[in-house]
Amino acid sequence: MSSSREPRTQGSSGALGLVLGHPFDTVKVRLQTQTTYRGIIDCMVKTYRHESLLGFFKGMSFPIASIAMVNSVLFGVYSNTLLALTATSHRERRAQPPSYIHVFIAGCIGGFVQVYCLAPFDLIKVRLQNQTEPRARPPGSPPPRYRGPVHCAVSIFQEEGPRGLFRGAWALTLRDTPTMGIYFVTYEWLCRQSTRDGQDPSPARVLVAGGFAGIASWAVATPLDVIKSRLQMAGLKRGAYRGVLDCMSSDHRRLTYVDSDTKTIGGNDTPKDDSGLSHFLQTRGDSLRECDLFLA
Ligand SMILES: CN(C)C(=N)NCCC[C@H](N)C(=O)O
Repeated sequence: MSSSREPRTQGSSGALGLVLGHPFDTVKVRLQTQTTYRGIIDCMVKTYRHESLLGFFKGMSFPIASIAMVNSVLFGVYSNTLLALTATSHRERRAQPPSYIHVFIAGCIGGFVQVYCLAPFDLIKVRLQNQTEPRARPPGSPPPRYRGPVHCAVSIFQEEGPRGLFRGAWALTLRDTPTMGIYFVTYEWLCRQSTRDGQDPSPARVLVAGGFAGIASWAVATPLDVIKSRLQMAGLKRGAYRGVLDCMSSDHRRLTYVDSDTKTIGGNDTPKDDSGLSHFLQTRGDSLRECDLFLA
């Protein structure tokens, strides 16, 4: 898991996985944060009709640019923590495998540290994924709130301050600290089960073990991933949620989002037509700035 070549390998395989997985990630993020979709298929159909295939790839550039760095931090911290805990190098570890508790602790620390590299990139990704404007905008339609990842980063910095770039970081920490521990323990266990003592696992086994470790860790990570995405979408100043616990216990439907297809607002008090919508926007004022993100 931790030879000197690994961060680079992890970076390029991570980037490939990211391109393949990003369309699904976009659907996941939209379902987590918007109330207007009836389910996965509805979200896919609406996204394709309204934004074409490119809609599924919104917000992908920063994650691609940062994945190598984020993975280097994760695997570097994991490997060095394991080294400190077990006093064995990567080579010695095959003959003298570390205990699962050491693997878990090193994974948790790796997950904890990588959050602070990942958080701003993940925030920008989520905000851009939630912009549902079509590629070719009809003349006169309002521009999207963020023109791209750099504009998004600068706008968040200006509107919400440096802390704004770390919005949702607490939930991300709670999501990634234990689940990266689970990831590495599952990975190690599967490699050890499928490999003779003292031997390195074959590339195919590494792939399968990594895949199952990903499934196990994401199964546990998903509830906090929902909270993280909702906190990231709620701007720091508007105080839609007071924190992780408040977000967990709040009814998400009280937040209002504009559906870009129907121009109606998702939520409990949804106006049904355009005049209802503009009246609603006028009367709700600042609390509805969030809707900018979803207006086509
Ligand atoms: C199992 N877990 C929680 C993880 N693998 N965490 C790191 C994932 C980082 C990735 N770019 C994402 O947020 O999708």
